[in-house]
Parts: sequence; structure tokens; C-alpha cells
Amino acid sequence: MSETVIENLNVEAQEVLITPAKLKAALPLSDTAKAVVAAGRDTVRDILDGKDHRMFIVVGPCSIHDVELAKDYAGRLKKLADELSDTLVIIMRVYFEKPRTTVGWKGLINDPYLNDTFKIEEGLHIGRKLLLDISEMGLPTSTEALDPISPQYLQDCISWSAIGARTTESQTHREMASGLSSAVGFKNGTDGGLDVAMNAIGSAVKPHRFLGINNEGQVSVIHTRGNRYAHVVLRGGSAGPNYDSVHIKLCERALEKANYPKNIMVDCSHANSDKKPELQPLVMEDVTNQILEGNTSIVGLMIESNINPGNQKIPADLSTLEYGVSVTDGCIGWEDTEAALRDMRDKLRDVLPKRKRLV
Ligand SMILES: O=C[C@H](O)[C@H](O)COP(=O)(O)O
Ligand SMILES: C=C(OP(=O)(O)O)C(=O)O
Repeated sequence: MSETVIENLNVEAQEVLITPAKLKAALPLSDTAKAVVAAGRDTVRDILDGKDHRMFIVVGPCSIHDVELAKDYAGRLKKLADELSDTLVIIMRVYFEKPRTTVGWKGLINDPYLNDTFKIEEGLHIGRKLLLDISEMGLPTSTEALDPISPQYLQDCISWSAIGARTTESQTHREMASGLSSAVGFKNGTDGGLDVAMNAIGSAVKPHRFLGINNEGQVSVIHTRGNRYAHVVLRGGSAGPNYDSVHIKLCERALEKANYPKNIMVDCSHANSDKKPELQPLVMEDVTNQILEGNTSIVGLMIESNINPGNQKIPADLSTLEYGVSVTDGCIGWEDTEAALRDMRDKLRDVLPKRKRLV
């Protein structure tokens, strides 16, 4: 009689992965890179605490698919960051993990060669190396913490983290966020609902005990302290945008009622621009005007930007990929990015230092 198999019926294979400790030993943070990460984190915290008058701007490609392109972008962004640093703190969006609505390319870590070969261990090496290179250039980085295990491999290189609209309601992600070393922004839900992000903050600021892995890759019970730098990111939803002054006021009231700091970040992309990238500068302009008219709660912005505008499908023949163009959501191009950020800086330079933040 054959034995009845009742385990792993839908599991095809299991591969043992390099441990976080070994990856970090192979690709260590230099003292320069460590200082950039730490300074980036401290600055974001100071902005959230109302001690630094500037705004932080998370800007960069929707996803990283080409390391050389990402470094080309980072070089340009670093120059702009230095130019605007009296008013805007620029953090590069370095997103390796894409949450898909159904299916699709899940990012550089999951499939670094964009060809369904899913070389995840190589993806971790490539991703970490890129974070080190960008940090070495003097630019702090941010990412979406999607897989609950990958922060063990990468979070030491990150100055700001996001929990996306599709996972803000997930207990697993709230627990993970409670232990992240960087400040963390929770997007509102894809339906536009703010409650899930408010509940997420309420959870992430508290200590948790949950399953994870330690630096040696052993399955462990993780004990976290809670992340007091959890805040909301308005990204619009199925009912439309939510960056306008009415939605901002409603968000401020909800934060006040919950007794959370009045810190709001606006994602200019996604449902706030109806996924039409060319509308992002208009969202930036609107937010700038709100601040000029007295808003004290908007402290950060997210912008999806690349070297060239728009997006493209991943072609079967990868040699036909267009340089500098997103393979996930559409982005604004470099010239528009520079112009929109310069405009924002020029309008806010004299206003932000006088702004009375009510955190
Ligand atoms: O920011 C990226 C996308 O909006 C998100 O990953 C969902 O993408 P999809 O709807 O194309 O799967
Ligand atoms: C997936 C993203 O955003 P959201 O979670 O808001 O859809 C993103 O910023 O890449």
C-alpha cells in the first residue's frame, strides 16, 4: 500500500538561502555608507518630531530593474539633493519588491534577470550591493518592506520604509514595522480608506512578539520595541485622490483624535494621480500651495520618477528594453522631476523655517 502524502502537496521545492549575517559579511556597509544611512534616518525622525523644518521627499523609480540605470539616476539625484538641501531632504526610492494586484514581475529580488528564473539569492546580493553603492554616493535610500524576511538582509541600508496599500492591513506587516530601524510610512488602503493606516500606526508603535528569522537565519521569536516613527501616507484610492485640503484636514482630525503626531506624507503617484505620471507635478504644486496657505501637517512627499518618462512592458527580448523607462508604474522623467522639485524649493524656502509644526 502506498503511503498517503499529506504534506507540501503544493510545494515544488525548497532552497536554503544565504543567511543575513553571511550576506552582510560579503557586502558590508562602509563607515561612509553607515553614516549616510544613520544621518538619513535621524533627519527623517527630526522632521517627524518637528525639530527640522524641511520636508523629506522620497523620489525615484517605481521599481529598480537595471542597476546601472539606478546608479545613473542616483548620480543625478545626488546633485539635485545637494542643491535643494536647505529646504528638501531627498531620499532615493529604491524599490526591489513589488506588491502586484494579481500577478506580474515582483521586483529585482524575486526575479533579478526579469526572465522568470527567480534567482532570489542573487537578487539579494544585487539589491544590497546597489544600496551600498547609492549610500556611498551620499544619498539615503528608502524601500517598501514587503517580504517579512528581507528586512533582515537589507534594512541596515535603509533610511525610510514604506508599507504598501495592499499590506497596511496585514498584521504580519504591522509587526514587522514595529521592529524596523527606520521611520515607516503606512499607505492608506487601495480603497482610499484611512482607517487601515490609522490602525496600522496604532499597532506598529507597540511592542510585538512574532515569528521571523535572526541574523544567522534561524527561525526565531522576534521581540520588538515598537516603532514610534510610524506615520500615514495618503496615496488616494478607488474613490479618487486624497491629497486635497479637505482630505488633509480629515486626516489631521483623525490623527488628533487618535492622539498621534500630525505628520502626513503625500504620495503624488498611484491613485493621487490616477496612475497618470504627468499629473504628479500638479499634485506637488497643490501640496506646495496648501503649505503656503498655512498647512502645518504635510511633512513628506513621494514621487515616482525615472530618467525617461512613462513605462514599458517587460519584453520577451530584454535587449529591446528602453533605457531609463519604468517596467512597472509610469514615472515622470528626469527634466520634469528637477523642474518640479526646484519649483517647490523656491516657493517653500522662506516659508518652511517659519512654519509652526503642531506635532
Ligand atoms: O506601484 C506599483 C504598483 O502600483 C503596484 O505594485 C501594483 O501594480 P499592478 O496593479 O500593476 O500589479
Ligand atoms: C506599490 C506602491 O504603492 P501603493 O502601495 O500605494 O500601491 C509603491 O509605492 O510602489
